[in-house]
Amino acid sequence: MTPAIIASVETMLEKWKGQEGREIEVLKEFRLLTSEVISRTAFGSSYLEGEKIFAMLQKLTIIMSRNLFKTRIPLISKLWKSADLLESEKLSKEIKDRVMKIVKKREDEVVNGEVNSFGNDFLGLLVNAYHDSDEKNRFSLEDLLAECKTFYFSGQETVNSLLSWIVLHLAIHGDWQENARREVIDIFGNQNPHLEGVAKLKITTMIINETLRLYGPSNGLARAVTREVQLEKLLLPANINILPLYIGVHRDPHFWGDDVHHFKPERFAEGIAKATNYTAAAFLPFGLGPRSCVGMTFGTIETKIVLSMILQRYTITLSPAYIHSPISILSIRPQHEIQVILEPVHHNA
Ligand code: HEM
Repeated sequence: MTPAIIASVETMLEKWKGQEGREIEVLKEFRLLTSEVISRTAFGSSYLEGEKIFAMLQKLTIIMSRNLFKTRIPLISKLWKSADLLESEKLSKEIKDRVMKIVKKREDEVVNGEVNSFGNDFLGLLVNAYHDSDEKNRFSLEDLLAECKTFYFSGQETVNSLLSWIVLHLAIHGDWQENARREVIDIFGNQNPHLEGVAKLKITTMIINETLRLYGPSNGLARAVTREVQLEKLLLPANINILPLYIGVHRDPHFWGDDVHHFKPERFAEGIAKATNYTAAAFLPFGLGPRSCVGMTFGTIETKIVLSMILQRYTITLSPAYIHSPISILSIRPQHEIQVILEPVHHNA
């Protein structure tokens, strides 16, 4: 996993050479990077193969978030379909066809004797489950497709958005940027990051946690209420869907104090438990309970490696072009993107 992440970051950094002193829009850069990482690590392919899928998922996300809070009348879609519904059905079909092509390619490699297993990356495990000889354990085609779509989306858009918000905060808070760089250089020098060192990145972890608190990529915790539940004064009837927003707890002064809206990574200096005063549900950027994020460790390691490799090479300042306007399109995104200026770091490690 680490070599694949490092190789993808190196491709990005190679492109950045010669851009020093010029404005770079990082959301777009990190979108390509995180797409490449998830394509390589989970699907054993390059970004180019997944490019169309990412673009279509992107469009589907926008349509979904536009319609998230619209009331649907049961069965009406059998008689009449809105333009959004028609478009999303078309996109879903195209995504399905493209994912099937990637799956078929993996199957053909085994059938043609080029390799002797479906592989042990994420796609390989899914294709194995799809071919399981035991019918009880076998994955259906729908399961396989749904898992691929979830992974493409969750593995990419989240880390992309987190990295972009972190870079924004480091550009604004030069002291934290310098602290993080010093830590990275102390641990890795000029060398590429390694897992042992990644585990020692304390300041970077504090910065990541504080960014997740203020601008965590996920909006809220979608849940179906299956039976009537009383939550203090609130009575939730059965058979409704709810979306408690993380922003409610992540920016509640009751848990975080009057400086709740300020970027203060020092809150996390003694860990998450201490920062939340031992209230686990006050900080839940990766969800909570049995359906919490399966990619948490992966996403965090990826974020640390990318940041380390950038901080080793560049100082980051905010471009005057930046306009602060976060919007919610399933995840919290910078509406007008994030423009920064990079300058080479000179150090003797
Ligand atoms: C900073 C990065 C990430 C954040 C903030 C994040 C956040 C979340 C959240 C809030 C959920 C819903 C949890 C719940 O309903 O309780 C979730 C689910 C999920 N995430 Fe992540 N995620 C991140 C990165 C990743 C990555 C890199 C992957 C894959 C490699 C991934 C794969 C998934 C999957 C498959 C689920 C669905 C789990 C299930 O339904 O059982 N996530 N994530």
